[in-house]
Amino acid sequence: MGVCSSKPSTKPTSTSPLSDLQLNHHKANSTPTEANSVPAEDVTSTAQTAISVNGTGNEAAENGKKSPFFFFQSPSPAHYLFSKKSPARSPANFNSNSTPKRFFKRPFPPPSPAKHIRAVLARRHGSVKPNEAAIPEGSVDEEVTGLDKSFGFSKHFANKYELGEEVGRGHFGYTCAAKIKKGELKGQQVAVKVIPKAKMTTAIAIEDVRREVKILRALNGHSNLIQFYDAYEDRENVYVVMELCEGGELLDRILSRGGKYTEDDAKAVMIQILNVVSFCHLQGVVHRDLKPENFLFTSKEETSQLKAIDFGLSDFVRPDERLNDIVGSAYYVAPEVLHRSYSTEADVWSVGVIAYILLCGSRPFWARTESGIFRTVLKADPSFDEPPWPSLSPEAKDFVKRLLYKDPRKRMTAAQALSHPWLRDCKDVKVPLDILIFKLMKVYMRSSSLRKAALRALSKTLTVNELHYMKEQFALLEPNKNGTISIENIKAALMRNATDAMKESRIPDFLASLNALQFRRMDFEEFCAATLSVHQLEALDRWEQHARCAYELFESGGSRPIVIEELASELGLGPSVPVHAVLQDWIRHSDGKLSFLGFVKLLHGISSRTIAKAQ
Ligand SMILES: Nc1ncnc2c1ncn2[C@@H]1O[C@H](COP(=O)(O)OP(=O)(O)OP(=O)(O)O)[C@@H](O)[C@H]1O
Ligand SMILES: [Ca+2]
Ligand SMILES: [Ca+2]
Repeated sequence: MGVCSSKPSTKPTSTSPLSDLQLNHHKANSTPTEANSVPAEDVTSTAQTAISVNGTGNEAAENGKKSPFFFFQSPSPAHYLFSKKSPARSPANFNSNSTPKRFFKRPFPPPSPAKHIRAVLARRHGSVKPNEAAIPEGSVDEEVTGLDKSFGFSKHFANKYELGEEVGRGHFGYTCAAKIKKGELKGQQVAVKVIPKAKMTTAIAIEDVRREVKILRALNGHSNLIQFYDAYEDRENVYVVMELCEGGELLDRILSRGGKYTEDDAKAVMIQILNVVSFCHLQGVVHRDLKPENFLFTSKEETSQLKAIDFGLSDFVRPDERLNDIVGSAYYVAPEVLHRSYSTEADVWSVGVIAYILLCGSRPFWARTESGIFRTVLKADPSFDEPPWPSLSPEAKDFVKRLLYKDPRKRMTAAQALSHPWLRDCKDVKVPLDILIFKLMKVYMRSSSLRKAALRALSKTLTVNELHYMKEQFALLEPNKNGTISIENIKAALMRNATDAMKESRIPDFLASLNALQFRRMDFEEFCAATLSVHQLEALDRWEQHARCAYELFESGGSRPIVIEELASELGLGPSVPVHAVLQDWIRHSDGKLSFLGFVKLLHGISSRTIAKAQ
């Protein structure tokens, strides 16, 4: 293993243990004296989870859904709350099929609908309990002072649509089927998410709805993203009209399969998820609530297309920006979100959690309480030792591991995931442009010539797999006949993929930071040096080999003695930096040339952390 590799450990972990989930599943029958009974707080939360997967065994049978392992099938996590047919499950009305204090051998613990992190709810509703990371702006008091709940949407919803039956429900709204009343499309079915204004009790909650509609409107047109038609409002509600998906949630399909997907079936799902996630990221939109409940199938067919929904927690993010509000659903939340400094990589983590569940049927990070889940997300490595992992392909494991690296800089991007050996040869894969390329290029353009030389040496050690991704990205920029690209190629490629969202996320401003490329072109060799991610390579087992080999190439390419002051000025260190303390290890004392350590540090570039460490 390389010096800096972050290979996940193989110790048993917090993967949802079967017994825990069985307890979870049967807790309504369990007594507090059971060996693994849970604390009061947890009983509430797990009970909610159990009742959320609504209905009784009989209902599932009535619905004609076959499930060998579960008697719950839910079109909507909280449907039970409102459905007249399905009373909430409680000890009193809990299905009598279940056997108290007995564990069934089930291959798959239900992932169950994920609840939002409590801080999200606090943020929306302004109810802040101690130790919840809520954002206090927009308190309930504002209701008294009067919140502006007008959105500027059309007021004629009732003229155009006839609401039908409810098809799903979430925390913030309910979704109904509806029919277009008149015009060319008369009779066409649509879905309408109804968001009651009464639930918008804070300025943030209102802003979230505004942004949800804005993002849906801006991103419209991707084949794996729910098609948005229009938004309306009246005194009571906001109505978001969109295409109707009749195939149910991905969560329901996972449950009805009893957990595991074959690798091929999982690939088909992952490709569609990654398509839409990479598209959002290129547009500068981070979804922040990716989970199987938020992907719907358009029809009941096995091969039906998958659509991302629910942009209620989504936001625009500039390429250089870090977000800091804790939002999402606990099982799917990335460690850096909990550390309050994140960007689009956080979505990729959630996709990794979904991939893990699809392939093995268990949640990678599981505990009975929210804080317990957070702890495992931050500290534990998911297990790849238990069945079925040993029988899955090494590519599948590597794929999931690389989506679940705790360090977001080491994690694959969604576009890279589509170029991963596990997926790249599938017939429907079309790798999209990766915004990471431009972020890395920007840093490269601002680097010293010494660092550029080091990166060039490292790029010569790239393997076929890594080069595959770079070749695809380079080709997407449409190099000229000489095999070079210019800033114009980059602009044109981005424009080809642009939606209105790019304006909000300031992608055009970001392009200006690449203006050093204005008067020259870049060939593939330099492109590799410019766009390789040192952090990602560092995560590989063979990193040390890469680095050693690159160092040799660097030395043989004419490394020369260098004095500390010169190095400091190359790195752009200001006079306030104690350069001798910071850089002394970077230079080999025998001949004054860059040491291996210095070389590796140079690859990373100088950061305030490097300086702080040396002081
Ligand atoms: N276009 C659609 N077609 C069919 N069903 C839909 C559609 N949009 C939403 N639903 C159903 O309604 C449910 C709730 O929708 P959505 O997730 O957008 O609401 P929410 O209130 O934001 O939920 P959450 O509590 O997850 O934040 C979905 O899980 C799904 O079952
Ligand atoms: Ca949802
Ligand atoms: Ca939502």
